[in-house]
Amino acid sequence: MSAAVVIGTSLTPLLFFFLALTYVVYSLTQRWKLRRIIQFMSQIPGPPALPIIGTFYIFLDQLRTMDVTKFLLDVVESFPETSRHWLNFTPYIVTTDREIVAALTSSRDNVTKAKEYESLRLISAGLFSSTGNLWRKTRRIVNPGFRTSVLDSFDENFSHHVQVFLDAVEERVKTGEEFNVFRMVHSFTLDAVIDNMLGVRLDIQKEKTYRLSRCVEKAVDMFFERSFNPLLWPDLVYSLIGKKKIMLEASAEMRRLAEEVLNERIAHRERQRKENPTAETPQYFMELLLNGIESGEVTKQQCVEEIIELFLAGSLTSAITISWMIKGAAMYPHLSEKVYEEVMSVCGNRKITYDDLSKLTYLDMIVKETLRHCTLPVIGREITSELKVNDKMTIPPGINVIVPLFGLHHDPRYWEKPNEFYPEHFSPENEGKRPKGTFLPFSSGPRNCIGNKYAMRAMKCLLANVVLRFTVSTSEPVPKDIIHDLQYKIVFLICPKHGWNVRFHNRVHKSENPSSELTLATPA
Ligand code: HEM
Repeated sequence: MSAAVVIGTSLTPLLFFFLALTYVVYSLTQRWKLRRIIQFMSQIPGPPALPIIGTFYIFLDQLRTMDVTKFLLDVVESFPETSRHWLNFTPYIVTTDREIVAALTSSRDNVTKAKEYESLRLISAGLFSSTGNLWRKTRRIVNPGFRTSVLDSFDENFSHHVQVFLDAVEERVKTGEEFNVFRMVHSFTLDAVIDNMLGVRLDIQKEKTYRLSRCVEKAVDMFFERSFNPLLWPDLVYSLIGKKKIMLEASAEMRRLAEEVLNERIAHRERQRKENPTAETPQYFMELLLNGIESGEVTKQQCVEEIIELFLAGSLTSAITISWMIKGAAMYPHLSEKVYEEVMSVCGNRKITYDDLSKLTYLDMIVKETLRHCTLPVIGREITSELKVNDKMTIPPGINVIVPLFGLHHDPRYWEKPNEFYPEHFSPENEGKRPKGTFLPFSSGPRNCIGNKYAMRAMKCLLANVVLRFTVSTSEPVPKDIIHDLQYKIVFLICPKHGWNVRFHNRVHKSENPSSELTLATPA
């Protein structure tokens, strides 16, 4: 036996002993530092925690197979209302307790997102993932851009982009093929959000290459894959397996476009000032950010981050919800007929107006029931200052609180038919009976979705127009139980793994034909 082997063999136990000792010392120090948290966590039920992987071994099978469906079902069916978890020495509470959720979402002090959001910063560091004073300042600056008066000024833009969408569907009717409608819908929501919020009409729907849509989806898909898999959290691992490079490539495309749009808007503002120095600046998203740049409150770099985040948060979410609804129209034709009847009774043979949208109450029920199912799976906050829930519970700083919206939205205590598509959940009578805080598709409180009203308008506007012009069918089987019979993935919201395959047909109208221009217009 060589000397090196002898030394190596005798060193191995020594090395092992040294590593074990280091872990014991580290572990004791952490336990001492976290003693208050450990004491608090010990009062909450949860699986036993092992060294290093903590309680995450219960998810290992789902992580290995990336079985999102099973993960979501576990949250709904196997967890108690509030459970505690550890990943090494990072503490988590997973809860759908309405009192905790209300205290958390309404807290003005606890606005820091949970650690899982950190990897989003590889793509962009805007409003969605930012925290502290930067978040407060940006939210204050852009808030006026989401007021009703500003949203009212988007009608002409919506009219244009809805019409382009309807024309594209018409093309598909001619071919008679069944196809995944998502890319077309996503290009619509991208076009609309870029035009309305950034003031640039790109008309990417007409390009048919769907490049931007693919980049946005890829980046967000990878962010969620990483968030749900702690094995991918260490930066070194993420780089070594090549995923970081792919994610950065996807975000580079968005960054390039964001910079182009920003420079174009700055130049446009300068030109306008020369031509008409007294003209008032409109209060939409981009203009508010440009004001921020001029006053020194926002840097150009920050502005780019906000634009990228708008591509992500402002387009994918609505696109996924609309795609679900179009697929729903195919799976439940009797429901889409009710929407059609309603739109006809409110608008008849004329263009749909903003005023009309608020009268489409059955469509509103359909949109909400869709949002109940295809929700953002979880929201999470890191507790940074004590959170008083009630006289018995105060959550200490340092804990990550995760709220599985999917669990809340499928809790049989609040939903008569939790696993079915049942718009009656949102009838005025049922809405009145349900306790507050059980339906949070846009979250709630100071960090709620800033684009919620915009999203509702965009989604209803497109849906009402589609239902008036077309009927939809699918060759895929209709699931009886939505959460057990479908395979899911997560791309911001919960999506079916195999997309939204549908076939469009021109609608045969029962009475008069609506005009071919059934898009949004300002009331006369
Ligand atoms: C169906 C459509 C949408 C859904 C379901 C949705 C859902 C949500 C949810 C649940 C949050 C809170 C996330 C959290 O706390 O972690 C959020 C935040 C946000 N959403 Fe939306 N969203 C939608 C559409 C939009 C649109 C159209 C825009 C922009 C035009 C937008 C922009 C944002 C932004 C910027 C935030 C971060 C707000 C902040 O932290 O201050 N969203 N969204």
